[in-house]
Formats: sequence, C-alpha cells, structure tokens
Amino acid sequence: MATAVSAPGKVLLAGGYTVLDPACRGLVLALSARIHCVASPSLPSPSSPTAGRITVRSPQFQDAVWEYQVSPSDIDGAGVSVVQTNDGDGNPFVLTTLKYVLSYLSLPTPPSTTLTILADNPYYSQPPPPIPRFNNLPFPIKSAYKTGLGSSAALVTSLTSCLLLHFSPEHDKINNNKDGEEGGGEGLEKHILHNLAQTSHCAAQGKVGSGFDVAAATYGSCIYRRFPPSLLSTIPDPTTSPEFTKSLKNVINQRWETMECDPITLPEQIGLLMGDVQCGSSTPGMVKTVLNWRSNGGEEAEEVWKGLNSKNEALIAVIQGINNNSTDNNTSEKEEDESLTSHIHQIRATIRHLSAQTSVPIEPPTQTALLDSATALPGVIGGVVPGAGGYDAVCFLYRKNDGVEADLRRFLGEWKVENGVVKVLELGMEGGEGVRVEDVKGYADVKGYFEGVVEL
Ligand SMILES: Nc1ncnc2c1ncn2[C@@H]1O[C@H](COP(=O)(O)OP(=O)(O)OP(=O)(O)O)[C@@H](O)[C@H]1O
Ligand SMILES: C[C@@](O)(CCOP(=O)(O)O)CC(=O)O
Repeated sequence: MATAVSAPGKVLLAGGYTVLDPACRGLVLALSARIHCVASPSLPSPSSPTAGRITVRSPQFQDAVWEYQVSPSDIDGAGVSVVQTNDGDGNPFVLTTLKYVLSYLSLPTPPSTTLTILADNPYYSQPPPPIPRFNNLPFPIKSAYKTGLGSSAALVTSLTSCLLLHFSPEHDKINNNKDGEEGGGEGLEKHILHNLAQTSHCAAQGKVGSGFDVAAATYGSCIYRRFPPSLLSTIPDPTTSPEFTKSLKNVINQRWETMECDPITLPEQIGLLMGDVQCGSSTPGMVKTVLNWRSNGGEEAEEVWKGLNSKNEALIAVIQGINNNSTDNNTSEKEEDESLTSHIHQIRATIRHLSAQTSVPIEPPTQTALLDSATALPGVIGGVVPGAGGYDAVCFLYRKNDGVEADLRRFLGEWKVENGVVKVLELGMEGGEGVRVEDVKGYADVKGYFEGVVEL
C-alpha cells in the first residue's frame, strides 16, 4: 500500500528577522504550492538487500535519486545508521529526515521502500506557460532558481509525515483536531509531526532558523511565535551519542508550550499575488549581519527592533479586526484598505531604516520602486519584500474588485528586472489545513514519475 502526503509552502508577510526573537510574532501565510511525498514498497532488486533499503527520488530534476542503506547503530542508543550508497550529490534534508524519523520510530531495518517527491511548479523559476503539473526541469536541483517559498521546509514536513504514517501501522491519518483539544480524535498528532519536522529541518540546515516555515507547512497560515531555541540544543549528536534516541523522543513527545501558531487568514475580499523577481538572495548571510547589528547596537538598535515588532503587531491586529467585523458594515472597504495600506507603509519604512543601519538589502531600492509603483494602482493595497527580503520575490495584497488582479498582473509582466520581467507565481493563500494526506489515485496523470515501485 502506498502512502501520500503533501505540505504547503509559505510567505512571511510580516516579521522578517524579528520572528527569530521568541518575544516577537510573525504573520506567515501558507500557500497552495505544495511538496508531495509518496511512499511505496520498492520493486525487488537482485543487487540490493530487501530490508533497510530506502530510495528517494525527485524525478522532476536531473540526477535526483538518493539510495540509502539503513541499519542499527554500533552504539546502543545512538541514531539509526543511514548511509547513502549511490554516487553523486547528497541531499542533507532527505538524509537528516530519514535518520531522525527512523530513530524516533526505532526502526533500524525498514522494509525496502521508495519515496517519490513531487514539487508544485511555483517553488522554482519556470519557463513560460503552458507547463504541465510537476513540470520537469532539465537540470539538478542545485541549479534551479528558488522563489523563496520554503521548499526545504515543505519537503521535510511532507517526508516526515509520510514516513511516520507509512511505517506506523496504528495510524493511517493525521489528527486535524487542534493540538491539545480534549477528546482529541484519531490519527497521528500534529504536534509530533511538527516537532520532528522542525528538529530534522534545523539539524539539516546546520542552524536554528525561527521555524515559521515548518510551522506553516504543518499547521497552515498562522501568527507564529518561535519555540525556545535551547530546546533543540539538548539533543546530542545522532551518530556518536548513546543518549540521542532517548533525548530525541523526549523533545519530540513534549508540547512546546511557548511556541504559538494561532490560525489567521486574509480577509475574504483581499487577494494575495506573488511575483518572482528571478534574482535570488543569500538568507544566512543577511540574518547573521542583522543579528550582529542588534547584539552590538545598544539601545538604538533595540528601539528599532521593538518599533518594527509593534508595527507588525499593529498590522496583525488590523487584519484580525477586519476578519472579526466582516459582518458589520460600520467600516467601509475604503477605510479598511487605507488602514492596511498605511500599516504596510509603516512596516516598510522601518525595514528600510533597518536596511540602511545594517547595509543589508532587505528592501533594496529596486524593490522599493516596484512596490511603490504597484501600490499606486487602483485596488492594490500594498506590497512587501517578504521574509528575509532581498531579491527573491515580492508579495502584494489587493482588493478583489473587478479588474484589479488583471491590472496588477499586467503591470508586473511589464516591470523590468535584471533577468527579464516579474513573473507572477501561480498560487494562492491557504487557510489552516497545513500538512494533509493525499489520495494516491491523484497522481495517475504523472505515473511516469513513479519508477521502481510495486504499485501506486
Ligand atoms: N523537489 C525537491 N526534491 C528534493 N529536495 C529538494 C527539493 N526542493 C528542495 N529540496 C532541498 O531543499 C534545498 C533548498 O533549501 P533552502 O532552504 O535553500 O531553500 P528554500 O527552503 O526553498 O528557501 P527559503 O527558505 O528561502 O524559502 C535543496 O538544496 C534540496 O536539498
Ligand atoms: C530572516 C528570517 O526571519 C526570515 C527568512 O524568511 P525567508 O526564508 O526569506 O522567507 C529568518 C527566519 O525567521 O528563520
């Protein structure tokens, strides 16, 4: 029997950098661009042993097959051993997730299994339409231009969930009840999926990001407050420590009480449009510089940081206010739009100040020109350079009135950037669904991608 799961991508509309601080919250929207993972028994192979052989394939890309042999560790209590057996580049996100999930399950010799990964098109810059679903890109993953939608977080979350469901005979679904609710319902609890995906993702990245991307991949759109970073530093080295498995299970099975992921959506009449500016940025370097500036900047830096956080909170409050008042007519659409526009402007002004203070191009001048010109179009409420900022993508909010989206698309299609024009990413906002189980029949149109498996 095959198991299929998908998890959504993200856009951090407000809270870039400040969300790294557990005292601050960020506004993250889950996107309809998903990464799918399908686990199926592998076809028997005369050259490999049947137990402990895991093959991971990402068939949209060149040379994207990773074969692993899984076996018990020589050290009692250490993580299971997962060794790549084929040549070529490794994939740290896949390897670490396998190691952590199989150790959590205490499964050192899983049955021979193939995991097929399929990513929706908006994660990477694409040729002009029409293109098929799960378009094939004729190069390795490392040569793909990412659009900043959190491919690694969606991948790790769907792979974690797929492995847990496929190898846990007691669960065939995900429990969608809110974590911690009394009388909780059946299925694999989301906080276990989340904690395990978050831990694997941080370990694979080699740094602890705020984790808003894994939270959105698991729980959907939310107002996010980071877990305490010290939580993960208690987990010792998986290869050498006899305490690894015990410590991992302990961290995964507890509730991460101070982390918050409160559901939120954009008001119904407000649309989201994202554009790929096709240049790319290096997030880790930008984060390091901003955090150093904060550590060394004394009271002045602290004031900017707090000011930015309170402006982010104010935007969140306006969105929640519009959502709560949607049935009373006291506030006109015009007033709502003006309030949103003004709050977005204030956040951007503080971000530009932060950019100037740190010399980090969070909202570089070329993006300022693009955002300001687009915001001047009728019905366009405002736009931001999301997340870490830079040159990956832009994100706009607009009123869903006749013609507004079409005008904005036309405008972006004519706006010149270094490598051409801004390309609209074909995606929308999702609500609070997050990671979900998929029907394997839904992949019938892309059967050719599923090599080496017994059945779909
Ligand atoms: N379709 C895929 N199949 C297998 N691995 C993938 C796939 N997409 C992404 N990855 C893994 O994720 C890595 C990219 O992760 P990275 O964190 O750099 O990007 P991202 O999560 O998309 O970016 P951002 O955090 O800026 O949104 C790739 O190098 C690869 O290891
Ligand atoms: C700068 C930061 O706050 C946001 C990065 O966002 P993105 O990956 O650029 O969407 C880092 C983080 O939260 O992990």
